[in-house]
Amino acid sequence: MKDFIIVGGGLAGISFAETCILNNKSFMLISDDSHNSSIVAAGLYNPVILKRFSLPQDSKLHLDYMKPFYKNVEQRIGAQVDFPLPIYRKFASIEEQNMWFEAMDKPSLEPFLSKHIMSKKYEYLPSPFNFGEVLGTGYVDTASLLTNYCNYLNSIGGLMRECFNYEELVVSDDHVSYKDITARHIIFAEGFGLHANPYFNYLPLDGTKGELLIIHALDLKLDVAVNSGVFILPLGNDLYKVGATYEWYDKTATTTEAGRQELLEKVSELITCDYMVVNHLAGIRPTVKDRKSLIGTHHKYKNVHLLNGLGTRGVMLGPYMAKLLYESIENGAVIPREINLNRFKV
Ligand SMILES: Cc1cc2nc3c(=O)[nH]c(=O)nc-3n(C[C@H](O)[C@H](O)[C@H](O)COP(=O)(O)OP(=O)(O)OC[C@H]3O[C@@H](n4cnc5c(N)ncnc54)[C@H](O)[C@@H]3O)c2cc1C
Repeated sequence: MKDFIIVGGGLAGISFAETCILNNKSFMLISDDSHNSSIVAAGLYNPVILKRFSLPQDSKLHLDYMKPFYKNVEQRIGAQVDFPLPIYRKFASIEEQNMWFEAMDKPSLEPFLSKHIMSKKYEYLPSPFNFGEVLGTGYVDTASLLTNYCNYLNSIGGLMRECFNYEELVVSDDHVSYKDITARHIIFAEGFGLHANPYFNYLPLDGTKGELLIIHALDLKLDVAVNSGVFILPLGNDLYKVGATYEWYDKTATTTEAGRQELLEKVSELITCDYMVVNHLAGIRPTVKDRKSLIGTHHKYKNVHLLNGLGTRGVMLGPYMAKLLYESIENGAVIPREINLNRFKV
């Protein structure tokens, strides 16, 4: 008998798999390619919400836990996935510069906002009011992470590539079974795919579609990520990710002309050199209306659990939410109410 079956191989599912490995627990991860939010993601991690100059609850905790977590993963899969990189906020006005200094006076934000206004000049990204640098930021190359991690799981016999058929799950008092696998517990981590899950589809996972572009801009020569309504993230070889859109009504993961146009307009406001679009991607972020994660145990079945609702911040939240869920299952630790799925009525 295994300790866990994990359904879903995005950031949530592999965070739980890694948590199992760190705790010497056995598991089988089952995933298909029906949802791709983690692969599409820009992978940026930034403790500060720049739009509001605020710090989401426990942001520092999530960041502090995330860094060694991905370091461990890198050693396991033999590839770098965490790329520390400054994020520069482009100031639109003197007022915004002043807001930066006001935000810096908040003790929680102070460690993350540079005290110095960055006056570095980028020829093709003009910024007359200069930049503010966020500290402790970077990006995780999520596509490389997922590919390499799944290859690793394959090599240890921990991965099944298939669409999980909920009708074949049998839940008993002290174990669950699926086809020829039995396990003490099952963790569902299907991202927006949750809607097909009969155990948890009553939960209000709205989903927010996002699109982004990959552009080639030979002359831009940007060595930091820049945030200015949209972000522009250097990937190397003069390639940049630009994004992202937020769309609340369309729940398809396909790219749209409207999304492309919105991004092109924003890029053209930001950079002045020539560029070429080389790719256009879309996915659905698993967001909840109250912007909190959704983790915990089924109200009726004590061995059926959920790890979802990572929203717009899966890179930072995945590892810590996996740890909280694991500790609740194995050690009876209490999951805080604001992220516990039991805050929603069945
Ligand atoms: C355009 C865009 C940009 C983003 N940028 C960032 C960013 O910069 N930083 C950041 O932190 N986050 C970002 N995000 C958000 C991030 O992608 C999500 O928070 C995160 O990927 C969610 O991970 P997940 O594992 O819950 O879901 P998913 O990545 O969707 O993974 C779910 C997995 O479960 C599988 N699955 C579902 N149903 C089944 C089934 N029945 N059987 C088998 N397998 C199943 C799916 O195929 C998939 O592999 C972005 C998202 C988008 C769309």
